[in-house]
Amino acid sequence: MTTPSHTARPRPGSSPALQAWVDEIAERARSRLGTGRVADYIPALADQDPERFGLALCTNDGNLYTAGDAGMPFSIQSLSKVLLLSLALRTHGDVLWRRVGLNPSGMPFNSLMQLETEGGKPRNPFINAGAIVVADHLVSAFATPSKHLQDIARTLSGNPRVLIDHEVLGSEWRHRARNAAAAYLMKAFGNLDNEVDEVLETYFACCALRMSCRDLAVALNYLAADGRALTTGERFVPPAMAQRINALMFTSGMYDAAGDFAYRVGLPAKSGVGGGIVAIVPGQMSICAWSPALDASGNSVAAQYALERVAEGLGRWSPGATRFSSPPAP
Ligand SMILES: NC(=O)CC[C@H](N)C(=O)O
Repeated sequence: MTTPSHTARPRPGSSPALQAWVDEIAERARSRLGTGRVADYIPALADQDPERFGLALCTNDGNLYTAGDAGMPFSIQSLSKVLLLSLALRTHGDVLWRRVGLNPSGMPFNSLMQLETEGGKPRNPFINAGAIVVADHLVSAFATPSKHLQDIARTLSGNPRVLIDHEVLGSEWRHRARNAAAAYLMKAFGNLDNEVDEVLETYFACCALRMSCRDLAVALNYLAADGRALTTGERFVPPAMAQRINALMFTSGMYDAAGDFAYRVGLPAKSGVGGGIVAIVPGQMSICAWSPALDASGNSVAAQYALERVAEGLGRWSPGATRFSSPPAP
């Protein structure tokens, strides 16, 4: 991306009705704190405070509505898979799909079973194996791919303090057995061009980026805005590409619970084991909810709850609305 022109810098939201709604949802989501478990298979994530909750909603005209711990950076983990995919599609285009599939896996994000039976081609770019193949493309294209992704995350979020957390990176590296198994299996099938260690390091570094709900809602707003980045005003990806990334998020962004989430929320979304979930309302807004405690599929309990409440209220939203609220909880 080139010099930012800052056409629509995010600013505190101008609609009191929308801010009140975001506050109300955050308040209600706190009732879900205490359910679920913080991810501990990556030891550096185990000491996250399960009582944290943040919510940020960024409208396409650059109004930002936040509540709770929306400004607190957390480990973005699998949310990075959206940025990795966007970047790989920019550099490689549709040839990427020769080596990664487009269908939901119906399996946990770190499962190895289908990889063996399906010739080392991962089902989609949002499970670990798929993102490792995407990372392989970036290792081929850039001298320092994770630094490049960090720079892009900084530009898209407008926050120069976004960085890779080396403690998390080291922790993922030390506990890499399952991801390494997937990578070696794909290497054996001829589906990795570069050395396994180099690809894994890139993949882990991207997972270890630290960003806040605010950063993520702003950075991923391009998916709600036909590919146009909010902070620069430039097209980050073409409109058709944004549409396809949203489609993949809808079908595969929530791991093996993608169908449940689509049924309950009905928005393209991507989650990470750091407890963040980003959801997109195409043409309108991007939303990030975060709370570290996860359900059995690896999706944040309170963040899912908040996004359900957001989805319920969306039909009532219009830019000029003066009153706005979600229906009472079932
Ligand atoms: N679902 C996730 O967020 C998983 C990402 C994590 N870094 C892993 O490789 O397992």
